[in-house]
Amino acid sequence: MILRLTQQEIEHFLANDPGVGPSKWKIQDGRLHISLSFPDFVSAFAFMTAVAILAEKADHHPEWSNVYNRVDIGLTTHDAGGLTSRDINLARQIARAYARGNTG
Ligand SMILES: C[C@H](O)[C@H](O)[C@H]1CNC2=NC(N)=NC(=O)C2=N1
Repeated sequence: MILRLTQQEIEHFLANDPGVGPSKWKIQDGRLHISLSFPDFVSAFAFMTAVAILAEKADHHPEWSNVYNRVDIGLTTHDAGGLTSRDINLARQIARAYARGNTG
């Protein structure tokens, strides 16, 4: 059983993480949350496809939604009932996938 992060660990992540492109992670409804914008639907969906592959490899899956060029992502660990290092690891992988999509 994976342990939940402490409040201090969550605050440390929020204060130090560079975020995803111009967007920052926030806490919303107990989840790590971020809203991302893309030039169009195709690039938003390409990003989601890349993240889906990473999430499946990590066996850790986002709660997310897409409307045209926007992707909203919530991260939490269902098995732990809160935030864990798995969420932080996936948040960092999401930032790298976003950077790859935007730099070629
Ligand atoms: C059996 C499987 O390993 C678990 O159900 C995984 C799948 N993906 C998951 N994703 C998330 N976000 N939280 C989990 O606790 C979780 N558990």
